[in-house]
Amino acid sequence: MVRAEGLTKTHHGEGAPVRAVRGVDLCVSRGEFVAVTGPSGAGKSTLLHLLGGLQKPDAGSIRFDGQPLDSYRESQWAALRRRRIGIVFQFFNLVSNLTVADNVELPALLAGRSPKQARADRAELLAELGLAGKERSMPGELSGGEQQRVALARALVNHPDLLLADEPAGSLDSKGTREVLRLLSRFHQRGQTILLVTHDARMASAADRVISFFDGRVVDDATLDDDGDGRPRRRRPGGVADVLELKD
Ligand SMILES: Nc1ncnc2c1ncn2[C@@H]1O[C@H](COP(=O)(O)OP(=O)(O)OP(=O)(O)O)[C@@H](O)[C@H]1O
Repeated sequence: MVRAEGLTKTHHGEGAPVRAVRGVDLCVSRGEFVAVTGPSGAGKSTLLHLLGGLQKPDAGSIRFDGQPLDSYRESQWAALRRRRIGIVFQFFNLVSNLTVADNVELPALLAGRSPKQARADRAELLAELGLAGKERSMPGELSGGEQQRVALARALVNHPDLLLADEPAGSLDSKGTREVLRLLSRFHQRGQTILLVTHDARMASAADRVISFFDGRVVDDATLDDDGDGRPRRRRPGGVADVLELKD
């Protein structure tokens, strides 16, 4: 469904430029649950932002169902992103002066769906996520775990092809973490394609494929084997030891 080739991104901030993503090739198939894991600063969030169209790569290409993203006009790409990609962030990023219901309905309305349809999908998702009765609450009145469930409902309201999750339990306690994991697994079992960025091994182990990222590169890519021996099947050999040998 998503194919990235030679993805490269350098950040130009206050100090020296940071080469956050260095020539990454990556393919995510429909229905996969992929975790991207690695140490802080490895470039995981930058990769997710590139795949979600929140940042533009300096080089390389991303195809969505075979169509290169740079072939879309900006407005077409924004519309595609709204309909087909849902994103959840570590700090929820809810609109603080909108109710829970409005936060969830907003992306549906922006995607051109009718208010009736937006309301129906919002009601179904909030019920599914255990938030029925919280529709009129403001985000600040909810616990962190509840806010993340609202953010999940908002990301899923347009039935996206791809759900991107950037450290979705990063600011939650262990109960909230378990809850997010359970929900991601449940949506995956129903066919949702998920790419999860996390440095938490417990979160990563919920995925059926784990990509290890180090210093802007993929150093390992392992899928849970389906031949029943329980051992991971590696798509590429590797490990951090290998990448230490790599030259810039
Ligand atoms: N907007 C930015 N401007 C400058 N440098 C940035 C910017 N965003 C990220 N970086 C730098 O790029 C590198 C990769 O950052 P990124 O957030 O992608 O890593 P990460 O693996 O997600 O880390 P973490 O797990 O700590 O969130 C880091 O060195 C970071 O400081």
